[in-house]
Amino acid sequence: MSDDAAAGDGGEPESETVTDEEVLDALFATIEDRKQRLPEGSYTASLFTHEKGENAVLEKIGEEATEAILAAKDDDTEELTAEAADLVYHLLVLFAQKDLDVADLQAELRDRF
Ligand SMILES: N=c1c2ncn([C@@H]3O[C@H](COP(=O)(O)OP(=O)(O)OP(=O)(O)O)[C@@H](O)[C@H]3O)c2ncn1[C@@H]1O[C@H](COP(=O)(O)O)[C@@H](O)[C@H]1O
Repeated sequence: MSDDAAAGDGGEPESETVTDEEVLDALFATIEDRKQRLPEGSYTASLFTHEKGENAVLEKIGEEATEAILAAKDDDTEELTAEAADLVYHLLVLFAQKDLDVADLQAELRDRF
């Protein structure tokens, strides 16, 4: 978590108070904050302003998915977990770009139960 996020100055939750159960919502709130404020030095903000447009995040999703597959093939569970986290983060940035919400994903998954 960056200093910006840890300071909680953009209205997003503070990292030390976020539980495992809350982390997806907290991460998405941080992504929405970066989308609105576009703070300098924010990687997330750079994805919203990238010269490649939405291709920047789409390319990252492809890369992270490939890296997760390669980690799985190597039976490297630590690397697989890290790459899966990168993938989920970039998917949530894409959701924010498309004006979707993490609640849309949760509802879709719940409907399949
Ligand atoms: N969860 C993430 C997260 N996961 C991955 N990444 C970034 O995604 C990029 C992944 O790129 P790669 O794996 O290809 O690694 P790399 O070597 O940096 O590659 P390049 O970016 O140079 O292509 C890295 O720059 C990571 O820092 C993330 N960046 C931010 N977050 C969350 O977003 C919050 C806000 O971050 P900022 O927007 O930077 O303030 C953070 O506090 C985190 O909670």
